[in-house]
Amino acid sequence: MNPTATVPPAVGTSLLDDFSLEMTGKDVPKLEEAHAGIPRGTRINVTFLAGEDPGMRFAAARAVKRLGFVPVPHISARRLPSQRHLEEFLAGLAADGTAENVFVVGGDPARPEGPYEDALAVIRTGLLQRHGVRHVGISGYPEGHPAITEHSLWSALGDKSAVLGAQRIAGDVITQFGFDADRVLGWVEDVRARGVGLPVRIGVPGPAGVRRLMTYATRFGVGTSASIARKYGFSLTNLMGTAGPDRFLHALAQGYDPARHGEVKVHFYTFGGLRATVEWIARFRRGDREG
Ligand SMILES: NC(=O)C1=CN([C@@H]2O[C@H](COP(=O)(O)OP(=O)(O)OC[C@H]3O[C@@H](n4cnc5c(N)ncnc54)[C@H](O)[C@@H]3O)[C@@H](O)[C@H]2O)C=CC1
Ligand SMILES: Nc1nc(=O)c2c([nH]1)NC[C@@H]1CN(c3ccc(C(=O)N[C@@H](CCC(=O)O)C(=O)O)cc3)CN21
Repeated sequence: MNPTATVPPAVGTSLLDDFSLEMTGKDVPKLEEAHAGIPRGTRINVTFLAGEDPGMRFAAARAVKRLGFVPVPHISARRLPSQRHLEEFLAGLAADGTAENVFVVGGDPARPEGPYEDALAVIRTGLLQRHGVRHVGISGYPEGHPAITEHSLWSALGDKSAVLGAQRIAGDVITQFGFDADRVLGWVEDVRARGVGLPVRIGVPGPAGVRRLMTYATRFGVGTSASIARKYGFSLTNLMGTAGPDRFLHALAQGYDPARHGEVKVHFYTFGGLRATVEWIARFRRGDREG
């Protein structure tokens, strides 16, 4: 064996164990195709996209559960027209046995469609526990957010973490996808410095076409400078290519120090490519083991 640093550190053991996935309500047939390749008990988030109705979200969460995984349905505070909608959504999940884990996010609308201004307002209602929620995911933004100040992001994170703690609800932080592993690790250190000890799931895109990655990055205000893109493994001039998070995850593994960063895992945004993501993860882990 060559003991030099040219061999990337194995990501296999800690970082990729217990990875989580994200799908939409429309992805149920894809999950059915891909399920054999996903470890049982994997947490699978069901995104709250505009234009999907509660029925689709319930069905997706049920499918996740039926196939042996842990459904994590999303609740978008600003997209809730009323308290009744929130109650009915939670009651529907509870009736299906899929309410135990949820992810609560503010949501993209510039103005709330109903009574909930942000994720904290939903958490504060107390309705989550009343419907059997025991674990709440909240969002994190290692690269900031185009419409929310750093100050608001940090105080929201601190408040949500404190209120969940007071409610004795477990939680984790799932980050917006990004392309800059060093920036992500620096941000996780800041999270710890601010006294937030929740496990952090680092959001990464599954393998996808460069054009699609760029489109989503632009839409969600994620930075893609040429140098970061190159480090990640895609060229902004080759929009026809495909890029996976190989280099990103190796860089993350290289910089990850449990003593400084606490509990860190990986969350894959599959963007319509559930099966490609699952196959990519299996290949990547095999490659890692075989070194
Ligand atoms: N990370 C993800 O996977 C997803 C993120 N989002 C994003 O979530 C953002 C905020 O959600 P959280 O991080 O849970 O923050 P949050 O709900 O904890 O709110 C933090 C602060 O930002 C403000 N805020 C929330 N949504 C906003 C918006 N759309 N525009 C302007 N200000 C807003 C709130 O009033 C509050 O002061 C949304 O704007 C959206 O971009 C939406 C869906 C998925
Ligand atoms: N600010 C913000 N808002 C979001 O809505 C959001 C984020 N950030 N970060 C990433 C997650 C994941 N998101 C998505 C968005 C699209 C698909 C998706 O599967 N899109 C389909 C097309 C869907 C359609 O037909 O409209 C695709 O095949 O790409 C999945 C996850 C949205 N999410």
